[in-house]
Amino acid sequence: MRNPPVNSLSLEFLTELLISLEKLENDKTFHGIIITSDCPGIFSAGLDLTEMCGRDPEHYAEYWKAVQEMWLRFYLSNLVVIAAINGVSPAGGCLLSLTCDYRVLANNPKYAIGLNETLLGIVAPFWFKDTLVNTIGHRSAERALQLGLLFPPAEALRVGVVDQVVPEDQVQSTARLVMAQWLDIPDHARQLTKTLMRKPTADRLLTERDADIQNFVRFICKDSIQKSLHAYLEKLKQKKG
Ligand SMILES: CC/C=C\C/C=C\C/C=C\CC/C=C/CC(=O)SCCNC(=O)CCNC(=O)[C@H](O)C(C)(C)COP(=O)(O)OP(=O)(O)OC[C@H]1O[C@@H](n2cnc3c(N)ncnc32)[C@H](O)[C@@H]1OP(=O)(O)O
Repeated sequence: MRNPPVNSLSLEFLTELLISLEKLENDKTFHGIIITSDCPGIFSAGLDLTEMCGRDPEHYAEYWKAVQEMWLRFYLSNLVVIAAINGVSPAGGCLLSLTCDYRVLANNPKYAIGLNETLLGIVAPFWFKDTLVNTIGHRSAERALQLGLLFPPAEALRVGVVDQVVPEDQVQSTARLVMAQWLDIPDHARQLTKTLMRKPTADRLLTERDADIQNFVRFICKDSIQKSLHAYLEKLKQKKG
């Protein structure tokens, strides 16, 4: 991913990601992809806050549809998808990595990962929650979501948000080793098993997709939510000085 400075998932970047995924899926010589970041120290800052602030309801609806599409397409991809997480990965960045089949995280105490939405005064939607529950179990997910926990590497491994923590200079090579192991499995059997495991979760969003968009638009348009998001963005900007 190369969307400097922080790989935020803007509408444009989400569209590019989806086009890239589709191209790779349609090219039958590809069987797996590794998602990693070209922005030093940042895997992805998550959803682009500027897409959710000070825009009109039509824009929010279009943006949310793209976020849903990203999740559905990556979560259900027939390719083996591995996240080589070489930086901090909050909220939507964590969600993207949770859609993958396997997560390798660099062992750097600055690289926290988690769904921290509550810290911004917003609520992780049910499909973010379901993806986390499917990964780390109900109790750990409940605690992580309510507290908006961002896990440093050792904690992330302990709770199961990531599958492996390795020295920073070994993230890519480890992801490639893991990929080789996954590609050794007969592809049709692996793909069907993935679908079996994930389809019920994806179906829940597919059947409630329009209602979910309406919910998001209603929620994000609230004055109190807009104020929280503006304040959070301002805090990020002021951090610099
Ligand atoms: C009852 C309700 C029922 C249902 C609910 C219905 C719907 C649900 C509603 C809402 C859900 C919405 C879900 C959202 C999920 C998300 O992903 S929200 C985004 C969360 N992301 C973050 O909290 C990360 C914020 N960023 C940071 O912490 C830091 O920037 C980071 C550690 C990533 C990097 O730090 P650093 O290297 O120091 O860089 P800067 O902080 O200086 O940032 C550089 C510039 O980038 C801008 N920026 C950072 N993050 C974002 C972002 N996510 N979006 C847009 N822009 C971002 C930052 O402002 C700087 O800009 P500047 O250079 O100052 O112009």
